[in-house]
Amino acid sequence: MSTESSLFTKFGTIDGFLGPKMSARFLEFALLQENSFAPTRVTTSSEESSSDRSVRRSWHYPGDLGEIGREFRAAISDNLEKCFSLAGLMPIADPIIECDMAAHRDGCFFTRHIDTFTDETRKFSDTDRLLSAVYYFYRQPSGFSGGELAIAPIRGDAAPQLTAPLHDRLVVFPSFTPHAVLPVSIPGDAFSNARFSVNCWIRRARTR
Ligand SMILES: O=C(O)CCC(=O)C(=O)O
Ligand SMILES: [Fe+2]
Repeated sequence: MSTESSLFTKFGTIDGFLGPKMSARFLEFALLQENSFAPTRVTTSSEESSSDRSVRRSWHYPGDLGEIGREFRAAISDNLEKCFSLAGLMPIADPIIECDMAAHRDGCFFTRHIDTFTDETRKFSDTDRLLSAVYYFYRQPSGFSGGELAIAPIRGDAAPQLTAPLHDRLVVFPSFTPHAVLPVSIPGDAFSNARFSVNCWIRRARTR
């Protein structure tokens, strides 16, 4: 048994991140695009894109988020210093903001992982992920249960710290923080009851 105390990275939330009007537009967009959502794939050491359903089960919107994507990136840019500070990281110059819209439906989950590319997966990208930000939105009242973000310690064996995926909440953490999405339960599995999110990564271009 470890005698060392566990150590967590800093992480934090911003509630009411986009406000009622913009969060309603995100929900409207997601519901209109139901037929475009596709199973999410993961990057492994051997493949840039693979689908291992024991690691991750979720859906994502593969298209361009267009105007709402621009508005989301603008909201992140406006809050960048705060986001870096909540995650205990130094802000960087010239951040690149990557966004992906996801839907967690009945039975979806994501096992413990880090978002940072490792030595084995860095070869697939010429930028590095530093800060992870996840924005949650869904129909009120919530039609799902579970789906908490579980942040694990970077040292020690303490139980993960859970963040509820509340509507219009942004959660930020360093991309090297181990984290998981706990299983989502949606009786009847209506798409309109999904736990929607925009996954966002602040990336830095690599100089070496
Ligand atoms: O949906 C979440 O709460 C986190 C998703 C996640 O960890 C990821 O997409 O890398
Ligand atoms: Fe992640």
